[in-house]
Amino acid sequence: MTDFSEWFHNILEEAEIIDDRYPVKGMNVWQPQGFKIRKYTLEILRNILDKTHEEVLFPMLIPEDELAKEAIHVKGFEEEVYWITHGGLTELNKKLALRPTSETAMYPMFSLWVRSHTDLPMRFYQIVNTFRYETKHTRPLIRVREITTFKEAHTVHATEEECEEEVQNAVKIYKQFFDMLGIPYMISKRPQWDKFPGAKYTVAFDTILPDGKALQIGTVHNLDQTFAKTFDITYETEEGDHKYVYQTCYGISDRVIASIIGIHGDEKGLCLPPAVAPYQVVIVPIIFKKGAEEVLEFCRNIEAKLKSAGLRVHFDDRDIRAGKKFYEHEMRGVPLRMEIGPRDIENKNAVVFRRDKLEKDTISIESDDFIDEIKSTLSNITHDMREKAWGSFNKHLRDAETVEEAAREIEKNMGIVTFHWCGNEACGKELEEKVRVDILGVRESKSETYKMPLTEITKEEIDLLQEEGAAARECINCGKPSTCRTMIAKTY
Ligand SMILES: Nc1ncnc2c1ncn2[C@@H]1O[C@H](COS(=O)(=O)NC(=O)[C@@H](N)CS)[C@@H](O)[C@H]1O
Ligand SMILES: [Mg+2]
Ligand SMILES: [Zn+2]
Repeated sequence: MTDFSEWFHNILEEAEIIDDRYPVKGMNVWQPQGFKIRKYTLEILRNILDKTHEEVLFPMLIPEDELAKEAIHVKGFEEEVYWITHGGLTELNKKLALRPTSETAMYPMFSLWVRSHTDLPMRFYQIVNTFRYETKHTRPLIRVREITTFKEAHTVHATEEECEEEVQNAVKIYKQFFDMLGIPYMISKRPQWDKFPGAKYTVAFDTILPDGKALQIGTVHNLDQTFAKTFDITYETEEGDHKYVYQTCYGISDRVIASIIGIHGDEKGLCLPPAVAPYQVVIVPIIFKKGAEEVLEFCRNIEAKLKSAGLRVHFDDRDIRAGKKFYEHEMRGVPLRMEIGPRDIENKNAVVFRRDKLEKDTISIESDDFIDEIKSTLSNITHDMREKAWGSFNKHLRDAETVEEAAREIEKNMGIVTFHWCGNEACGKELEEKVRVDILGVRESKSETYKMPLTEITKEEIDLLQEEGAAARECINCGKPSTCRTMIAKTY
């Protein structure tokens, strides 16, 4: 783990997650193991979103004139858009863009769909591939040119208040999603110069990878009425007049999988949260010449019981050394391993190995109670992995009282440094220059700093308010009164 980037690339290959030998830069192949982790991750996301959203699917190609309608938006993406110019040998009379994100694909249709206030609110999402001609150094899952797992939600509201409320609902959805994956995060409002093109403001989730660099893993944008005016999305009020709608959109990508791999992984390889593990339990028989058949038979029985209890179980009966199986399943991050040999059958026990703590324990398999024991061990693993990840995350967070201290902290330990700032763009840009890192944003949440995330989120928790008492402090760069606490970090 000393060289995280090398570790990350190696494990993607060794655990057969992604094959990055595909002959287009920034575009990679999901291999079966990786595809399963992605599938289970998306299952969790859909279960949350489907409570309040409708899943849809829009065309990938966007006519040039639609993309160009929203000037700030298209300006923000003009260097990243891939273009289609031909259909076979025929030159198209209108260039088509490969969607970099789908506002300009969806909103001309929303203009047709939204008629009356009774149609609102609308909440849609789609999980598609999007294309961005990233010019910075591409990296599998982290910075790709085909974003294969792009979940984009787009919501439509009658009032500004409801739109603000939706931003907080989206923050809550992302907190629940990342909490279930044990991924720690910092929530902040991006500075105006780093918000989504066309948005009024952007709230971002950043996590920190083992090398101390921050990774933006999700964003929520309040689009206000900008796109409504550009695409003429209006609704008839009860009184019969017409008003523009208010909108939000919020997205996450393959970076979620990168975070699961990078944050929970260790020297032995992957360490997967049970919720996304292709196999949650692997059974390894300890075979000797004598009684081999009996052991295999017994293991098959255990496998069947765990499977019928709804667990993803794999019985590894290959004729190779147990040690080799141990190495392989630990490298693939299987959360729990059961070892069963002749003596265990006699004593009606099984050895259980937890991948996250690398510890062995013995459980009785005398009665079927062992099934609940396995299930509760898996949920303990989920909890403990999340707690461990938050522990490392908190170590990467530090406060700084001066610019020098901020620069020194970043140089020495990377991570995220928070400090008081005046909020002025020129001062912020000067500060970024001085410490040569990006200003991530203004930490808005009033909640206690990064304590264990509550799965049940209180109102205060998502109540994005300016930090109280900041005005009593001075900006560490220009000395003017501080309006907020902000953060800097070396980012991906
Ligand atoms: N090149 C990329 N590779 C992987 N993930 C990316 C890439 N570019 C952006 N992302 C991820 O995608 C998320 C959403 O992208 S975005 O531009 O911020 N927002 C949107 O596109 C909005 N339409 C929200 S749906 C980002 O927060 C980031 O986590
Ligand atoms: Mg970008
Ligand atoms: Zn300042």
